[in-house]
Amino acid sequence: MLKVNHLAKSFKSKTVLNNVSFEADKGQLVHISGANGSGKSTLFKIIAKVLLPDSGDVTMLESKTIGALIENPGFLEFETGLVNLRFLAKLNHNYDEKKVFALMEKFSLDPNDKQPVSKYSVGMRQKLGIIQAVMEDQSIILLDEPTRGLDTDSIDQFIDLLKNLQAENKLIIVASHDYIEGIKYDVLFTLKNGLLS
Ligand SMILES: Nc1ncnc2c1ncn2[C@@H]1O[C@H](COP(=O)(O)OP(=O)(O)OP(=O)(O)O)[C@@H](O)[C@H]1O
Repeated sequence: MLKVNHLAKSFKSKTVLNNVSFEADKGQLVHISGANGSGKSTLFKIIAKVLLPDSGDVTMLESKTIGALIENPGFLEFETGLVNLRFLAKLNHNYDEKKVFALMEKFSLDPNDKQPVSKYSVGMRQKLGIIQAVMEDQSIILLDEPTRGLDTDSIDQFIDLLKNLQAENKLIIVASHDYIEGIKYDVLFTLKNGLLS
């Protein structure tokens, strides 16, 4: 479903990805571990097509859509969480209010909360970021450090969400520098010195 072929990327003289290749299929939960600065976000940006590689390419089955949480997601700061999610999904004409309400409630975010996102805590923003990555029924989901800022209850909800997504045959790729207790991955990769092994 997803094929990453010999990706290389440098910023000025700094080589971040050297020759990265892997394949992953629907229904798989994949983990990419790597130290800070090892290139996890860079790899995700190239897969999500917001950054071009210097060489190599990414191929995926046609009709597959990508949802992604990469670094700190940007939101409309003076709008509420619900307005932000509605805005993002409406860009693709893919807004499902019932689904968005259910996801917000799953993560203990009140869809009727009137406070703007600028007042959100780090964890609340992170939860909104996770929701936007999955709310449009995307078939490939990239989650960069998804549990950053989440409390233990929210981590449990996140693990439960991963199980549901896997049951729906999504391909989920999680990148994190540490091991997240309770997640059962199908495939484990490590990104180091520009190489994935
Ligand atoms: N746009 C850019 N311009 C210059 N250097 C960049 C750029 N984006 C990333 N880098 C550099 O590339 C390297 C890899 O960064 P990246 O964010 O991909 O790592 P990461 O594994 O996601 O790190 P972290 O775990 O800290 O989020 C870092 O040294 C970073 O400074």
